[in-house]
Amino acid sequence: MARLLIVDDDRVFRETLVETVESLGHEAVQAEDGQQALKLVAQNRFAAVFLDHRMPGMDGLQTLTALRAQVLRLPPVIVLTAYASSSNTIEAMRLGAFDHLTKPIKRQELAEVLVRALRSDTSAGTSNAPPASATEPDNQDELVGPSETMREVHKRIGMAAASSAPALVWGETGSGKEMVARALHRHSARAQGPFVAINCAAIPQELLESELFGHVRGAFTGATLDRPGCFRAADGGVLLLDEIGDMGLGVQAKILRVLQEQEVTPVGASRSIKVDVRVVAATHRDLVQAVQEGSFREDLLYRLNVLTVRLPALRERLADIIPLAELFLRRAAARQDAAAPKRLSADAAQALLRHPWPGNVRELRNLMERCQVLLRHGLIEAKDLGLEDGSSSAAVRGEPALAADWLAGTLPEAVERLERLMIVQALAQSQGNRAEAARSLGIHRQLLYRKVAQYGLG
Ligand SMILES: Nc1ncnc2c1ncn2[C@@H]1O[C@H](COP(=O)(O)OP(=O)(O)OP(=O)(O)O)[C@@H](O)[C@H]1O
Repeated sequence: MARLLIVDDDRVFRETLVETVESLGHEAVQAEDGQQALKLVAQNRFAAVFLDHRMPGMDGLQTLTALRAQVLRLPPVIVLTAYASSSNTIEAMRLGAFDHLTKPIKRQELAEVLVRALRSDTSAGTSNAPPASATEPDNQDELVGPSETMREVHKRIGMAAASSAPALVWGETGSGKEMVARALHRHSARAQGPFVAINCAAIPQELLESELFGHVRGAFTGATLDRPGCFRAADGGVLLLDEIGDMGLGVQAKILRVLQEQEVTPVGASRSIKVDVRVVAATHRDLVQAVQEGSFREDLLYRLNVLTVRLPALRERLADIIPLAELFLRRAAARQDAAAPKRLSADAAQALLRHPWPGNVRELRNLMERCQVLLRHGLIEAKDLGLEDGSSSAAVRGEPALAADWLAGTLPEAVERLERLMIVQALAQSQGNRAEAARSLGIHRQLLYRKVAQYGLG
């Protein structure tokens, strides 16, 4: 039998929880607010604490911070909330919560978390509370996703945010890796420092080194000025090395050195410069396989693999699809100045749930934006999406309806229309794989990246 503390301002919920805990053979002590919890924890030893997130006065996270400051060996704290968001989950985990659960809590769920908490030897870490993060994220940055898998991602971000070790975010194209890296930055002690992102696949390898480490004037033809490079631009903050799996072996060796020594040598310089950067690497490639194939350094993988966040593909988190679709419709409507967001009919929602989303959240965002802007009616039907047979309506594909529309305007405008359409189709055929799309279009991948950005398809 273990002695547990239950902190919640809602008497009915508290007493129900006490009953369940007692029926599982444990003893429960109650507190109705954070202050009372602090007193009880100072005077008693508890095996675990259940802490409500939303309470008047000191809320759950403030209570958790105060508990950590007050108690040297804090028992596992399980934060409970009726309103889970990515930011409150990440914050709770960052502050050292053992777990973060959503109300109502089933008996089975409670029994499981208790077994894990009582078995854990963490005593919730040390008395050194990590510094509070600078700001609450604004809505644009909110990692939306009520699915259980996404909630696990929020928890991992929270745990990884408390450290300064390199982190590796793995997920398919468009699944939200950059958003995760931004969340790691925003919720960390480096939130006040810069966040710099570089896409290693979009830059020719011969230029990548100077982009990353900078160069001195005269280092090579065209280097007319000193350039600091991304590592120095990210000093005191976070550097996202996106698509690190596409980085050449030569640059990989140099990245490894920076991670080991925390210093960079600009191209053409004789001396190195100290930097304080947390590196977050992201990739859609299987780096273990890349190591086996000899295209990725094993020692770099070990170095980056300290904290890994695996971001599941959108088709693996069905519960996120409709909330994300509605979010993107609302955002697109807000950009249209007060236009009402379009609504999804039941069959459109079904079609969204059935689609495999090879381009993940980005593909969903693009489709919803096009629906919001291009459809003339307020209710989106499945046929407007054209996901089942790949034949979305011309309006949603962004194609002019009539030949006259294709030929309208100047020659450069008409060429742009055609170029955009060919890129959209190549990306759809390659299921979002840009290297393959570039090949089928007969252009360099870097040019495709530029065009994708130019036409807002990224
Ligand atoms: N959970 C989420 N909540 C809200 N928006 C999201 C979420 N995940 C992704 N997005 C949106 O989807 C788009 C793609 O996300 P992001 O750029 O982070 O993906 P990525 O995995 O880094 O892509 P790439 O593989 O091309 O580098 C962005 O517009 C981002 O705002």
